[in-house]
Amino acid sequence: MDIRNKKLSDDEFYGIRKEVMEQWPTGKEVNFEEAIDYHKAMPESKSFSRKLANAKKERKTLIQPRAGVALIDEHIKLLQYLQDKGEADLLPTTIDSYTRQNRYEEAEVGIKESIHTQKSMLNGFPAVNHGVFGCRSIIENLDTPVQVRHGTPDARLLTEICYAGGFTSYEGGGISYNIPYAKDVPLERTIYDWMYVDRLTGIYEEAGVSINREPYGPLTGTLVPPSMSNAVAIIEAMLAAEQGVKNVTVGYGQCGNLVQDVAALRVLEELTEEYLEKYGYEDVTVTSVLHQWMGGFPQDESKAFAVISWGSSVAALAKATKVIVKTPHEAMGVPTMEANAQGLRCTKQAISLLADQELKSSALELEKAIIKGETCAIVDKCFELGMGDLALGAIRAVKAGVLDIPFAPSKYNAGKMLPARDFEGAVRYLNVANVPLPRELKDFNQGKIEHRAKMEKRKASFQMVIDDVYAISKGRLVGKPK
Ligand SMILES: CC[C@H]1O[C@@H](n2cnc3c(N)ncnc32)[C@H](O)[C@@H]1O
Repeated sequence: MDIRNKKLSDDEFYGIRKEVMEQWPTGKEVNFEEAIDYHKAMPESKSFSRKLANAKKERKTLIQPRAGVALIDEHIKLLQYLQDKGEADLLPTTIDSYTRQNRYEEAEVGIKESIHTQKSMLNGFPAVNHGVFGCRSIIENLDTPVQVRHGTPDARLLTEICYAGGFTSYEGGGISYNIPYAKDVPLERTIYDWMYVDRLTGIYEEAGVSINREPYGPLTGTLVPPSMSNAVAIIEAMLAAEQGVKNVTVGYGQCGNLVQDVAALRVLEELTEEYLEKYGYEDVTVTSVLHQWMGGFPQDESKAFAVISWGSSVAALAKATKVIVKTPHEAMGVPTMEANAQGLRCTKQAISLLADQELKSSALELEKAIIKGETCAIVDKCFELGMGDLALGAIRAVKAGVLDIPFAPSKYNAGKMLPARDFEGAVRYLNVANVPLPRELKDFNQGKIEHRAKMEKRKASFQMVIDDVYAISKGRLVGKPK
């Protein structure tokens, strides 16, 4: 398949659409013109894009949970509770794992079992099976804008149904929902399928309905160097802009060192705007999202609240437009609505205490310069590999290990680059492998790792990576030698 980063033509898009709509019976419920009218009849207060744009202007950090259950009435009850008792500024609809794999038959069984047992037998909301009108009943019973959150390599039908169903924001991307989520799906496939998603978003935008897109920032959420996740987010934002997306939220998963995390988020938003501008996408509104700690969580709920507060502080000090909130049930699985609301209120309290403060220091400026230099080196190499075409470049960059996501399940990921924490817990490159860092940045990373080795009286080695992966379960950030 010959991929090019070019806006899909109408013939191409509508040709694909015919096949997409046949993938499940509810595809027949989608009527584009009617959907546009439906969106235009919605109050502006339900527009995700608008709420994010206002928050950016007011330098506010909005709070948003993850949440999704199998049946419509229960999902409405859950989201109303998170809106009213959780004080959520933005709401999600987390999609179940079967739907994410296009296994709608099994999602249907899960719905039936949930009705029978009166318990959610799915780990999220099966939006394709519930269809356009099932989705609309969610939207019509809430006052807050709602976003679709998932992990779907082929999300084309899900997008059609969710957009027609009134959702006004959509997470994911052709790299970020492939490499960390799939074992054996070629990048060409998902980058092309996500061009469809972004082209559909552009068509809604051109019809006067703005829908926000959010590449999935954290990737594997395990020791991903900030410049690596930033590079993927920037690339996906640019691929989306080529298809006509005008409102994008770039994301980052908290890594643990406060200065590095604040620096990473600030650089991410600034660099996304710079690259969009540089490549001629002038009118895109860029916002940012901090994902609270994506690593292992303590079982003890009081300790879990400490982790949630810590992530909230990073979001506030980084002036993130939005923060995705964890819950005190994170170590157990899908949270109860009460626990989910507790995570939200804990986050809101921490953010309001820090709302008038901003982190400023020379260490922050240095970290921003480091992350900016590394991120630009990776993104620019992708352009070079694609001879100016970013889609082609991204595909080649993954093959070459220029884009290399640690601990990713995808067999297409090189998995050669090795990250480890430095003595202060910042994530550094232990072994850059084929990540194209300039000499002085390679040396900077090496110096930080050597400093840790010296302080811990051991050699820099893979053992540090193993220690860092297990550290959290021992309540620590940096994995100290035994
Ligand atoms: C990206 C992984 C994150 O999504 C969270 N998650 C996945 N499904 C749900 C769900 N149905 N409700 C609440 N949180 C959820 C999970 O706890 C983890 O923090």
